[in-house]
Formats: sequence, C-alpha cells, structure tokens
Amino acid sequence: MSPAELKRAAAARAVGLVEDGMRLGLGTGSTATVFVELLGEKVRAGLKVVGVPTSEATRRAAEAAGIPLTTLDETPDLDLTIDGADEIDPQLRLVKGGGGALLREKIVAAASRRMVVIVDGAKRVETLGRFPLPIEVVPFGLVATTLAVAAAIRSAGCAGPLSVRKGGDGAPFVTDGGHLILDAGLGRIPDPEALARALVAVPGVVEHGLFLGLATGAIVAEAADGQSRIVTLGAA
Ligand SMILES: O=C[C@H](O)[C@H](O)[C@H](O)COP(=O)(O)O
Repeated sequence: MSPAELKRAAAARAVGLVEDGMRLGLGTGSTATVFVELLGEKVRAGLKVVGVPTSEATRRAAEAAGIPLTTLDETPDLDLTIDGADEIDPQLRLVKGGGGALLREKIVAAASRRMVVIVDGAKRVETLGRFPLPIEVVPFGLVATTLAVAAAIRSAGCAGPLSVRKGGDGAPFVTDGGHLILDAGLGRIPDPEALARALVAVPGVVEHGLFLGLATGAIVAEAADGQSRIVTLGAA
C-alpha cells in the first residue's frame, strides 16, 4: 500500500472517534488534511462539530470541506485534536513541524483533553531524531539565536547541523506566526525532555517540534500483506 493509502486509512479510523457536539483541534499536514476532508463528509451528512484549525492551510481546507470553525479565544477548551506527526516513539513522544505549523499545533494540542496522532507506520521510531527537529525562532537576532540553539543542543547531549528552512522559492520559509524555522539534523535525541528544556530557555526560540506528554493516543496505519492494518497506541 502506498503512504497515501496508509494515511487515508489512519485518518478514516480517526473520524470514528468524533462524536456529535465535539470541539475539535484540526491538525496540519497531508495526513491531517485527509482527516479534514473525511470529517467534512460527515459534517455535510449532519454531524455537528466545531473546529479550531492549526494553520492557515488547514483553515482553508476546513472551510472548503464545510466544517464550522471557531478560535481558541471563543472556545479555549477542546475535546479532541487529531493531528499528524513526523515521528512518534513508544512513549507517544512526537517530532512535529515538518510543515512549519508546530506553534499553533502545540497550542491547540495543549488546549485539548485528548490528542490522537494519525500516522503511517514509517513514522514510528524507537528513538526520536531521525527527522530533523524544527525549531521556530524570531527573525531578529537570527545568528545569535542560532549559536545559542547550537549550545543548547550540545548541552542536551545531541549534535548535528542546523539550517534555516527555505521555501520552494529558495527564500527563508516564514511560518503563519511570521517566524523562521531552524531544522536540526540530530539523528538521535537520547533525552527529549532535556533537549526541550534547553531549547525553551534560549531567548528567540518561540517553540520547538518536540511534543512531550501531549499525545494521548495514536492511530498507526501499517502495510501488511498488501492490506493496511491499524495499530492503536495509548487511548485511541
Ligand atoms: O507542521 C506540520 C505538522 O507537524 C505535520 O503534522 C507533520 O509534519 C506531519 O505531516 P504529514 O502528515 O504530511 O506527514
């Protein structure tokens, strides 16, 4: 099965978690977008939900799908967030932000009673770090901030190159919040909690893509004998 088919299988299972009246966080990325499309079908068939999008891209997708939207200011407590991830480990710790939406994604996940992650099996790792860790920084003082981030990474027992993310046009990628992304190619993050603590202590760092203690469950779609098989982790 293709990665796209696996993502669809995970997203379809997640739609089954949605109940009438729920306040939902709507994640970002290719997997979350399929969830939004499938949820839209249920909404058009009569399901009553309201969603908070985690990016402008998801806002557009949700509007196109006909999902009623709200904001965290109007609806600060959410029942359930469904989002993708770039990596997930056995403790449900995540690396997110491959699409640059980590800041709003983390705020929305933290405002949700439950966060269920939808991924294909290739995202499962024993140790986080194979996927470059996104670190969102303010543009002011970029060089100084990058040096301080590098020192923080070393202090947490990690090493690897840091690069400013570029967009398709070769210019620096700018997030929905007007910030830049440093991608840290660490290979292995032996102590994600220590790295998270070190990164948030750096002035200029807005947020990082380590989601620790936020996911309550995961739906993993894996290929097996030409079919997709769903594995659930935690409460999902
Ligand atoms: O910023 C983007 C998000 O964290 C995505 O949820 C993550 O990159 C996974 O995206 P995808 O489902 O496209 O692999």
